[in-house]
Amino acid sequence: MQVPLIRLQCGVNSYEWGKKGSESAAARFAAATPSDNLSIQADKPYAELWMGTHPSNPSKDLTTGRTLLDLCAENQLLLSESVASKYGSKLPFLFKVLSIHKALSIQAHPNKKLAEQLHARDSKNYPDDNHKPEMAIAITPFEGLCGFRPLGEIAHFLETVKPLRTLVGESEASQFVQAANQEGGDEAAKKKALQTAFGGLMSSSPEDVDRETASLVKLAESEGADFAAGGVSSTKGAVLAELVTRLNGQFGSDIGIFVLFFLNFVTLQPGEALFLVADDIHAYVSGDIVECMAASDNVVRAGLTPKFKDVSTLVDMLTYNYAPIDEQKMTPTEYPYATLNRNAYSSGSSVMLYDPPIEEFSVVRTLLRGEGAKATFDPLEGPSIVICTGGKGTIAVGPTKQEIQEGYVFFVGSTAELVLESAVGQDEEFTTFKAFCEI
Ligand SMILES: NNC(=O)[C@@H](O)[C@H](O)[C@H](O)COP(=O)(O)O
Ligand SMILES: [Zn+2]
Repeated sequence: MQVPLIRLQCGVNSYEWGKKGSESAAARFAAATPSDNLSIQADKPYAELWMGTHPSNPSKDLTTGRTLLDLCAENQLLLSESVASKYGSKLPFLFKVLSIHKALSIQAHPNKKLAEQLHARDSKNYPDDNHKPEMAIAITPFEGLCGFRPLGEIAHFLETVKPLRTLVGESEASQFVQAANQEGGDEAAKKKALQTAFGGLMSSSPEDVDRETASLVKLAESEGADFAAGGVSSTKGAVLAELVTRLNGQFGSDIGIFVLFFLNFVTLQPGEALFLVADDIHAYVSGDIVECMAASDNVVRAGLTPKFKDVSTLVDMLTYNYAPIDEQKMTPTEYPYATLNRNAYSSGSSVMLYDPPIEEFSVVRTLLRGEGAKATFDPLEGPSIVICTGGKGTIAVGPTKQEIQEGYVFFVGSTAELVLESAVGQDEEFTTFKAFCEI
């Protein structure tokens, strides 16, 4: 039976934080595929390209116009028996390209149990009953807020940033600092102190937030590198001062600006990645990324957004794990199930695997340099989606071979032997990302 290679037409979501017009990679990639309902408008934000079977924006077979969701429902072998029997006749993952101009919301994604409860209670704001662990891989330099800082860093800010301490509350702040500075000590008590301090911040009145935001911005503008007593080793004062003024410029007075002092500020270079488990707090700030997640669109938000906020749910649901950001970054490894040809080896091509500790997805980034560099992938017992984010070449499954270039997206059915070959010049790169599930 011929395994299909299906060119997809994918939808793009215009959230307010997206980059505008053709500055948005999500828009450029969507526009690379013919579509009668997409014309890129220069002043419109294009935030997310969705690739997959999620019913909110299902990808379509470019040739027939049928949704991938329907095709998988009709022929579960596209997914493989094992994947279909566990996850039903849809992809277990949702694959995206995000193009971020303004900060995303301060958010977390509920675990499976909480997702079922939220979906049952409020299916409009929580459209899925599924968890949403997610991985981000930088296409361009990326900035994000991810996970709580080491407690000593938060204590430093509570002692040096008066507007922050005022909003948290004097007793909550001093209890927190005492718990944070305790050598060793009870982990549960530290997490409780963190939750109390964070909850104190998040329960601030709009009037207090307005007043303290104005004071915070004034301090950031006047103190520069000395802001927050020069900051901490992971985030210097000048960086914090710039972020405070940038976020204030984007959102005006907003409690989310103060969350900056509680969360790790991380920068990723192209190819670097981070993984967020369910209930991990985060907010992406800038850059273009490939993102892969379990099939869900559940977001609990608490700041930096015009969308529906559910602050009490967010404060209650968080893990209150805290750690230096390097523990949240993911280190890719060489993918062992692909063979490079001589051209690819000699030009320094690479096939790297990003393999988070969950079953629903992994991602492989293939970077083929120069003319005729080729990667041949062992057949997978599961479905894949491939997107080209740079350069051009060909993609083949068995006897079927098609052109592929920046923005093109393909579905590759189960048990296909996939071959990618570059058609770029000597010093150029042909880059693809492949999300897949194999259980
Ligand atoms: N961390 N990234 C994600 O979770 C994306 O997949 C979500 O779709 C975005 O967070 C949605 O952000 P807003 O709700 O518009 O602020
Ligand atoms: Zn998220």
